[in-house]
Amino acid sequence: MEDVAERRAQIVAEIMAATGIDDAMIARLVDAFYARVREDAVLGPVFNTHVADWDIHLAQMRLFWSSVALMSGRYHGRPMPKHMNLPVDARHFDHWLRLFESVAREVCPPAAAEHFLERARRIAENLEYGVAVSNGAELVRGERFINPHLPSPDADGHTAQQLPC
Ligand code: HEM
Repeated sequence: MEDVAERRAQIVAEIMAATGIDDAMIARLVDAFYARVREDAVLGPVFNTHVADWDIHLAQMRLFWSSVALMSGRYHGRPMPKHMNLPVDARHFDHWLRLFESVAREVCPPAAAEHFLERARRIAENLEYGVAVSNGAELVRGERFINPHLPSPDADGHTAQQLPC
């Protein structure tokens, strides 16, 4: 048991040394990102309708990013069910990723920003797939999920990027 904890601590320390990511950077990123999300015309209404307590959400998101970015094992939630019934599709996920990239590049040094972005893109792809399945869509590999029942969320005319096969 101690071996597992020691090994985990070693992995966390290695990632911290390679990327410069630590708890303080994760907190700055999470707080800055969700401050932008709450004011965002596309994402703000979705989050403000579904997040009952922002302090709890931010605390969970810091633990989530600690687990994802540092492999710390500190997050024990299940993100997929929380997204499956949200009124979102590929356009919202692309918008989320553009906002996350812009904040990550503002708040983090380049190696850390890349580390977060690589993981965010992979998780967003999985969440989008889960949302598609829960809406009864059958996607072929690389296909994005567009929900025809949702109004186009972007006033700036962005369309969803096709994923590489
Ligand atoms: C279309 C984009 C997204 C929207 C609109 C969205 C919205 C939300 C909302 C409203 C919640 C709270 C749900 C609740 O507490 O019942 C939530 C939770 C969560 N989101 Fe997202 N999300 C999006 C994308 C992402 C992405 C790309 C990630 C990860 C990279 C992510 C990670 C999480 C996690 C981990 C939770 C659960 C936190 C917990 O355990 O309480 N979300 N999201």
